[in-house]
Amino acid sequence: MKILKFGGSSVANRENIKKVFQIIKSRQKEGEIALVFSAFGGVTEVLLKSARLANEGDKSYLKDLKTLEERHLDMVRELIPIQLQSSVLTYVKVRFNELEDLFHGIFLIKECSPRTLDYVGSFGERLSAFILAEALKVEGLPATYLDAREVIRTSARFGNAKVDFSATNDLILDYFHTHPGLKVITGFIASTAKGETTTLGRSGSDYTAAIFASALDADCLEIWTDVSGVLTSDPRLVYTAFTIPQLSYNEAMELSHFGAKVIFPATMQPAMKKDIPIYIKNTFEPENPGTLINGDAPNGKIIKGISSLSDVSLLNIVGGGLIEVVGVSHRVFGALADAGVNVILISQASSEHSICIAIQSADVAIAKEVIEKEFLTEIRNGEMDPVLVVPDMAIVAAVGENMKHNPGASGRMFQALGQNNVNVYAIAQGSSELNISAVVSRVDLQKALNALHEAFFLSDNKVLHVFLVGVGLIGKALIKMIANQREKLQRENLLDIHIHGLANSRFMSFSEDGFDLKNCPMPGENGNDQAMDLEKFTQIMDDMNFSNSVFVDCTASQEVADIYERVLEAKVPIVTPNKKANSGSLERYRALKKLAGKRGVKFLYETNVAAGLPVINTLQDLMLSGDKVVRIEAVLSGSMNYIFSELEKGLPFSDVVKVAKEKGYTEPDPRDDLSGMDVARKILILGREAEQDLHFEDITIQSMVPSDCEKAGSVEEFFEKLQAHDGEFTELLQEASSKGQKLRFMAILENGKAKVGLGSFDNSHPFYNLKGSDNMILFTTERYFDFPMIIRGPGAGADVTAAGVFADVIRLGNYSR
Ligand SMILES: NC(=O)C1=CN([C@@H]2O[C@H](COP(=O)(O)OP(=O)(O)OC[C@H]3O[C@@H](n4cnc5c(N)ncnc54)[C@H](OP(=O)(O)O)[C@@H]3O)[C@@H](O)[C@H]2O)C=CC1
Ligand SMILES: N[C@@H](CC=O)C(=O)O
Repeated sequence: MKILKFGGSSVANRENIKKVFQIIKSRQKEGEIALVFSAFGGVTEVLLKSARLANEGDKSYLKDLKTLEERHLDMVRELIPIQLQSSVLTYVKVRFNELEDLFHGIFLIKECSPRTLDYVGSFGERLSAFILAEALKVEGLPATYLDAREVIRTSARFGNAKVDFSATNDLILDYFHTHPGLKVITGFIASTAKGETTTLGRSGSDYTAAIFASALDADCLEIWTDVSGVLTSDPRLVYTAFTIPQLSYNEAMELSHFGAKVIFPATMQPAMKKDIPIYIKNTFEPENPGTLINGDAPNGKIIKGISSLSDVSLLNIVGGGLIEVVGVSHRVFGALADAGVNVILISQASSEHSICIAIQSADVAIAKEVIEKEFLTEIRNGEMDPVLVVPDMAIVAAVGENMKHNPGASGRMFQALGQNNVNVYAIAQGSSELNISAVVSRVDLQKALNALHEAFFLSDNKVLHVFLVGVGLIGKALIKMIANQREKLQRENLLDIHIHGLANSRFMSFSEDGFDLKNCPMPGENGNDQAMDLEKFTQIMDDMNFSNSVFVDCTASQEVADIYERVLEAKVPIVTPNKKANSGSLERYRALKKLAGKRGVKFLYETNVAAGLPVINTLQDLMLSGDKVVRIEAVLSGSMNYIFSELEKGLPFSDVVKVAKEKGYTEPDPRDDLSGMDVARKILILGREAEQDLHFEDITIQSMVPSDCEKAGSVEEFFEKLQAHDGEFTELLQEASSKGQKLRFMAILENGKAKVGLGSFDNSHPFYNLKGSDNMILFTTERYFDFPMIIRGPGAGADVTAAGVFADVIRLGNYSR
């Protein structure tokens, strides 16, 4: 025997009911079944609301009743052929006449007791099960309507009656022995021994099904609903939540207590006592296996699900007078119990100095009042503080039997929360080790759930949420690269990258779901984009509150570099090709690294030097492994190398600089390159990475910018003025050529001092053969002393630079996995 229970949404309309009938037919072929139905979706709510209206003397209940009646009559007309409708229509009309009389009575005497409400509530299931039984007969199934009030005996605790299992089991068995055929049973309702109608409380129809399953020793209980089983987390908050294939009864109870609404713990008890498997299935996706709940807790994932409660407040009861005083907890919880306040979570430090309690926010005022009244004397004497309320909290709970005797679950949980800057206000874990709960701020709830979900279920998968400032040459190339590589990264690296924020110097735009990167609108291209405001940009990034946010700075702006501290403080890692932060004061360079370390987030800037070439990482590896840099000799400017190599072809200097800009090799203002400033920044950064106390003043720079060009207001004006100096650069070239040498703009760092400027090299030097935008870095170190380590390759340009930035972003995705 299998018991199948269908919830209100499964029988909300004709289309859904047709799906239900198909499921019933296929199950019937497999063996004996019995069916339990809820009221048609939404009916019970309307009935109870109408009763309330009548009680308040509001006659609009009549309209609601009429609408309900029409809905039921329509259902009969839709499910049953006209020639068989008459008796069923009569049944429905008689029930609604009874309801009308009942409501009129409530209206007249303005009294609606729990007992009356139970009677009112019983009509929903009585109507649905009766109509569905008749409709099943039409489908050729031998259905018998069973009003569960005939067989489920309860106490007279109206609204949430207590089942008398001994009487109920006998009545059910007796009924089933004497009534063959397919039973179609009303969910939710029962009766006292005196025949008064009662109801079974929240999720009462599930309970009815479990009561029948238990009495009949059913092979299994199937709960058919509108979701595919119990999910790993709330899918409205965690988009990657998925169905849990199997749960133990205990795990299901813990998960449902903390928010998984699919099944209510009390309803499981009768089935659980007899070890009857419960399947949670989706009426609208019957082929989905759903979730099996039974007595097993198979090995596998350390936790099964992450649940949450969102409307919670904390009460902190603090005071020296609490220490080693027997009975404090008794008084606190006694006062709360007397006031009917349900305590969700308790945490007390072993110092006994404070007790922390989580309760529903709606209960805060009364809870504070009764505790302060209970401890009035202690508060007056200063032995205890007034109760401190922390509002707007939420609880996240990791649930799973495999945590038992299995170290590491709490470590992983709190590491994931900490890494994502989620502050934990209180913690509770029972010795059953089935549930670890943490109280967090409500604004952090979604981030916390996603961080935990990722840490426990998707530790191989990672989603990065990027906020990109600077969508010029490099920023645009980066977006294109991410768009092109996204599927491969998802498939092969289990990494998904979304961009949620974009900005240039004028506009910023945001997308909660992530921009469509294949057709990504630039800031300012959408009518509703906001004016760029850096402070607001970071605020919105904070407010979106994603786990794994990343700030990418693809500008050359000092202003943007100046907000890195704020970003790192918020535990958001930074990836940037912008050299401004690292080439500022030595103190700031060090402070940023320290801050990143302190906040446990990465600050990655491989592209600060030589674009995508692996220069910074290599140098960091050398230093970490204990090497010492003796000398760095390098061509560090792609644009300058391009300019001086192209000059060899006899082209005018100003034209070559223009092409270097067009090719994306120069800085936004090419004077940054020609003046040696860009190279100076790079050698400064290399020196600092080599652990030298290098300041900007330690660098001697030879500028290639003629003094009149320096003063030019705009880049265009600069180019106009530069033409007049083409001859000077041709002469420099000729002089070097006459000695068989080539001009290279280079930097040398040695003995704590650096020099940047033009040099000429013959063919015995590795710089001689550099071409185009090539960079070359020679590291002479204690280990690479006789023959320096050489890194060479294109050191400027949109693609190589964006690829370097992209590699840093991917690196972030690979950390902590
Ligand atoms: N080009 C290359 O080969 C390499 C470049 N880099 C570095 O990459 C960075 C970007 O270079 P590139 O893409 O060529 O520069 P672009 O000039 O092409 O783009 C700069 C972007 O930054 C935006 N921007 C400037 N100031 C601000 C601000 N205050 N707030 C918000 N956005 C701002 C600009 O907006 P708007 O358009 O509105 O001005 C533009 O979108 C630079 O730091 C550069 O040094 C590093 C290695 C190699
Ligand atoms: N303008 C730079 C590119 C970025 O650092 C160069 O020419 O190398």
